[in-house]
Amino acid sequence: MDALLPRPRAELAPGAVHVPDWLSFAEQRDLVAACRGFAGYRHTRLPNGGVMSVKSVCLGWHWYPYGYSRTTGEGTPVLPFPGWLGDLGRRALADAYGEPADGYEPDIALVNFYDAAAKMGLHQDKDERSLAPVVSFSLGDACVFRFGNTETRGRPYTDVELRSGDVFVFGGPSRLAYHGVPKTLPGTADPALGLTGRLNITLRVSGL
Ligand SMILES: O=C(O)CCC(=O)C(=O)O
Ligand SMILES: [Fe+2]
Repeated sequence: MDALLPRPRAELAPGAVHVPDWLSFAEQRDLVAACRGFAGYRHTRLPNGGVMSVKSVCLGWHWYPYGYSRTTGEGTPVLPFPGWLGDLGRRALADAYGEPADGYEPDIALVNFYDAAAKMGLHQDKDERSLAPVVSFSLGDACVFRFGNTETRGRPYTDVELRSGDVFVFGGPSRLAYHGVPKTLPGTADPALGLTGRLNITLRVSGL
């Protein structure tokens, strides 16, 4: 069973680090429960007329294509960014980079829910004014995560499988790399997690 083999930490590009199995199962369960408690998951409408297939909710600042606001699309206040999530982000960043991350103060979380059909096209996370690293947590179904280059949506890119409990950090020279989720792998989540589909949480620093 390859699911039981340890997967090594991998630096895909300078500043882009995959830390497999970083969250304990209990932490994964707690995060899933926290995500269940966030109200307001919506499909985001894009200016080009498209609608994103993921359902998202934001903490701290509301992301809209292409900027951040203090109110949601419905005009209601944005859910607060919880202190414990910042602590988790600092721990994850310190482990990914192997150096203290005490100064890392994320104030945005984007929580994305992927059903079996959802995906995310290649994009840059560039609506933040800060170039501090993005810290990503994956829960539930595994996915193919495509991590590319800072110049184009095309090659070269690397596909990595992100599984429940994995952390992925991109900062430094990789902070503005194109990335996306071509597909999830439905049915791969541990049933004991109680999540059908995939959740991804990205922490960011707004610089706002
Ligand atoms: O779901 C993922 O792993 C990536 C999500 C992402 O790129 C984003 O929310 O900007
Ligand atoms: Fe992104």
